Amino acid sequence: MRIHFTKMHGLGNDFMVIDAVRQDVHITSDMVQAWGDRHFGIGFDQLLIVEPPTRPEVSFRYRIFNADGDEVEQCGNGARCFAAFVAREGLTSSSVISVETAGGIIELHLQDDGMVRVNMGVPRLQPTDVPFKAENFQPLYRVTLDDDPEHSVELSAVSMGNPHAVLLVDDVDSGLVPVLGPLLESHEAFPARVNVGFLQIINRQVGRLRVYERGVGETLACGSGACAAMVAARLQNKLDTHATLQLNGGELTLSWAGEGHPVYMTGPATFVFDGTVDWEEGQDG
Ligand SMILES: N[C@H](CCC[C@H](N)C(=O)O)C(=O)O
Repeated sequence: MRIHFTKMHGLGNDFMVIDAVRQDVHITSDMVQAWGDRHFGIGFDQLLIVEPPTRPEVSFRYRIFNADGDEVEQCGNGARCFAAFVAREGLTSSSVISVETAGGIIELHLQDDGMVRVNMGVPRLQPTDVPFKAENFQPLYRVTLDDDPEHSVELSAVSMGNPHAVLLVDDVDSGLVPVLGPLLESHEAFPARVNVGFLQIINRQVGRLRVYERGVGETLACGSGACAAMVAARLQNKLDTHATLQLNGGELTLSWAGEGHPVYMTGPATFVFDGTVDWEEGQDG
């Protein structure tokens, strides 16, 4: 089977995008892991599959697979690339696109300046919705590491459809990310594992963010992570309603009017190349 794909990225968070509207593609975890390998495959953080809608109120369904092969609920940078992809491919003629993901329905707006503005939906803060093991919602939780009460961190737990832990830190380049990222990503307090964001507040309109992603490791940018960080910072009154988050791959602009309101994220989507890949049924990685 020869499959056509497009390589894209959102601020360096990179994707293999497959049109499963006009191609008959059935993705398996083995395919994702084989193609995601940066030496023996194509290489990506996530694989995005564009499918016909399963509900009348949306134009498409879009599925997201982490490089480790697991299907996940949401991908903000990927959503912007999805929108640019379906527009370039002529799969839509509208500049406003509603799409269904496993984490809920989001709405994308292709702007005249080439940026994509995404309504990422209303963040979910109840621990059971993240999911996170806590009795009830708090803006900040204390989580013990290595079962050592002396070794703990404070974090916020936010779902953007996918789970996020957000830590406010004094310096994102202080070496915490490679140490705490893996520890928290698979911490037993997060039954579905978790994306771990490290946010340094520069001022009330600017933050620096690094994200150690569930199933991938640290990426150059994370859109849903930026939304979760915005929510966590606003819950602690550290950022204003509109803010810019600086990630290693570039900047995203975020807006959140508070609980019960959606988070809006605006940023770029970049095409890199088009390609084809062959896969035989029964082939392993
Ligand atoms: N890079 C994506 C996040 C992917 C989330 C995935 N790592 C998960 O397990 O939820 C973004 O821009 O939102």
